[in-house]
Amino acid sequence: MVLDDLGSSLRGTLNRLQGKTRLDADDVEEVVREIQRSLIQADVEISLVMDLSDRIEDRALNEEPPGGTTARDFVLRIVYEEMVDLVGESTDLPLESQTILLAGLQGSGKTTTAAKMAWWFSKKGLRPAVIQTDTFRPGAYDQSKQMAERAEVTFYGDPDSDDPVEIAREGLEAADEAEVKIVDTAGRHALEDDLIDEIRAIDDVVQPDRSLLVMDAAIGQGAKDQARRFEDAIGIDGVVITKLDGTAKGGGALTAVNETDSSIAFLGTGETVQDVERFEPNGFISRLLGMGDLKQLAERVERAMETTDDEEDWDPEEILQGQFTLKDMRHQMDAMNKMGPLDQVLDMIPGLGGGLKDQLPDDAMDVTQDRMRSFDIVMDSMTDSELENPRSVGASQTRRIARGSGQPEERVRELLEQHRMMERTLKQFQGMGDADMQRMMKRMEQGDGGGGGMGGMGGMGGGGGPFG
Ligand SMILES: Nc1nc2c(ncn2[C@@H]2O[C@H](COP(=O)(O)OP(=O)(O)OP(=O)(O)O)[C@@H](O)[C@H]2O)c(=O)[nH]1
Repeated sequence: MVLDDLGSSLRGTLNRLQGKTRLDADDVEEVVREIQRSLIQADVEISLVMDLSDRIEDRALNEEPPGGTTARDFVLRIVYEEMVDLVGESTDLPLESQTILLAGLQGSGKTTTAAKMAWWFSKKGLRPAVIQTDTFRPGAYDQSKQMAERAEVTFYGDPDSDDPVEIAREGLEAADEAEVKIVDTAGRHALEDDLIDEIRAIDDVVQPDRSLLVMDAAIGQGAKDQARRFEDAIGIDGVVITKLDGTAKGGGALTAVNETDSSIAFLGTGETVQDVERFEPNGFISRLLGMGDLKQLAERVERAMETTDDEEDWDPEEILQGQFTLKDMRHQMDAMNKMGPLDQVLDMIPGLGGGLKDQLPDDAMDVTQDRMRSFDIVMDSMTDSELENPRSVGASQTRRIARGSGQPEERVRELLEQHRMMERTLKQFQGMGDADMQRMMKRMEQGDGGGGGMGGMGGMGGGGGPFG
């Protein structure tokens, strides 16, 4: 994730402030130095870094900390607010009919982004279409068509044409029914005049409501020139940063935002159509600083539940009434899987970002995911009545299930134990009144900026959820 390093290094510095009530100049300098180091490493332009650190320093030394706050919380709050200010608001994209033009260099991720955005708008209840005008790269048409199919959205392209402007014109007509029309364009290896001429001509025909510049997070300082050329040619309203899953950088995109006086619209975090997030400054910076991002997490859970809800045998009502079977547990595991890689999910949980997760060995997440997979295999060898009533599984059934699934008996016992722990955790939730629940959510939201946030997770993680 972008600037990943900042979260952990800053947490180390901040933790040294624990117990202090006032900041001195040395403390502030140390924090500011840490921020500068991380941002420069992440390719953020020096002038932006300097402006930011001046502001943090000035506020930390001159503002009066509100009564009762610790030095650590005070400086964290300032860093948070200034970083949110640095990344800016997200690009305004109302949920209504509109035409969006995507621009960027070859390989930046435009085609993938077009399908991802179409998928995202479709989940918001709008009818999107992808119009593919890339006649430059062989294979762009097929790739785009396949991805649009995966996103289940309308697609228009013409593999036999070599006139992108004409394709755009025809595509807009053909996709007349669609509410959000996303026009993908060709890239080039580098900034070339013919690329700029082509995008200008397409822009003239498409007359987009919004033009987004798609950039690879690893772009670095080259971002500035690129952003300027596209801005001068068609005017850029927002930036999409792609491949954030593969780099700890991403600062170049901030330079582009600054250069085009625009904002960040979406983040790309993987190769499938679902690996997209609407940029949301508060959540993004909270996550960066290890405060977690509850909103993203909630959205992922909601999405995962959507795809799980319509399956048979799954009755959340029954679970709330106290019947939690292995079938329910399997559904929960499926839902977890659909939320994405566990380490990404864990990043969004307040406190876990910097606390527990950093202490886990690198392969801990894989082990957990492997365990979930082996549980799935074990459950395939259980009868319906055993799945409905796991407490009935005794020693002889355990032997049979182990043999049938090719898993050690130990794994069967682990599964049963995991089920018992989850059942116990659910019972705690059932005993919770609304007020308790709200109190717990509040504690999770506050997240305590790092280590202390785990307290709020006690009810969920402590009971032994599928995190293992
Ligand atoms: N890991 C990762 N890969 C991505 C992401 N977005 C795009 N990619 C990959 O990056 C490569 C290039 O993406 P494309 O969408 O084809 O790029 P493009 O800008 O359309 O390229 P041209 O059509 O040639 O201009 C593909 O292999 C994508 O799968 C992302 O967010 N994460």
